[in-house]
Amino acid sequence: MAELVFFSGTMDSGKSTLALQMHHNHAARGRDGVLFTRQDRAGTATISSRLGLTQRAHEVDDSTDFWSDVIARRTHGRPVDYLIGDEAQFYTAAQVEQLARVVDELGVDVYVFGISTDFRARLFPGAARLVELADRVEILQVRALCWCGARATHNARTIGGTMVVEGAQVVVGDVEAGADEVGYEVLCRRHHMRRMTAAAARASSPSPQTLTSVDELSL
Ligand SMILES: Nc1ncnc2c1ncn2[C@@H]1O[C@H](COP(=O)(O)OP(=O)(O)O)[C@@H](O)[C@H]1O
Ligand SMILES: Cc1cn([C@H]2C[C@H](O)[C@@H](COP(=O)(O)O)O2)c(=O)[nH]c1=O
Repeated sequence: MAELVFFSGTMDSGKSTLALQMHHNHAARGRDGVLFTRQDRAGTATISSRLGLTQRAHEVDDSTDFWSDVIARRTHGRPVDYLIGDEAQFYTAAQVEQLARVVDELGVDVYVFGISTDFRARLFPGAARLVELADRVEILQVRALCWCGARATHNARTIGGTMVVEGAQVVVGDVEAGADEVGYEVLCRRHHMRRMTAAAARASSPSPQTLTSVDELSL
């Protein structure tokens, strides 16, 4: 039975890498798939992994209709066995509903990858609809880590290492950012709620060793 699977993880947890690996494995067994993405850091119509893999993909925008897209491909004699979608947090709720229909009525497997929550720890609309509709939500096995060593579960937006909590929901960026650029840092919930990034922790503690003990004692 075809399924809609949402692979969710923080930024930098290996989602794009897994998306490209899954595509490789399915294609190697003769299955026909179509890759989609929306607003990848590396530019339009690209899925990029920090491990160095990149692949062309179809760019999703507000006018994309996944249902019509798959019907059009099949009408033109092109088989579609599965779809892979990266940066799915940026898809609209209506697009997620189209994906569910593609699974249920056309028997196409749909594997989508994305972060669930934004820099304020609020669900993106596309991710919220995926949590509501997916057959399965898979949490990535590779653990992204907070500076304290705990599992990173949240995405912080930073400017010069300082966490910000105001701004647009969508600002494309990376975990490696210049001092004056908008960047991102993954944190555990405790440090996300305390707005304590690695830079803030360094500034308030003389050494990482002391930091860990003080942190554990006082929080
Ligand atoms: N130089 C490196 N050596 C080994 N692994 C790396 C390196 N750089 C990045 N990675 C791995 O790649 C992961 C990020 O992969 P990526 O697919 O770009 O993440 P996502 O799509 O979730 O943002 C990191 O969590 C880490 O495991
Ligand atoms: C938290 C958060 C992230 N984004 C953007 C930043 C990146 O361009 C992508 C996530 O990409 P990744 O492959 O998972 O690293 O999302 C955003 O626009 N708003 C946010 O709040």
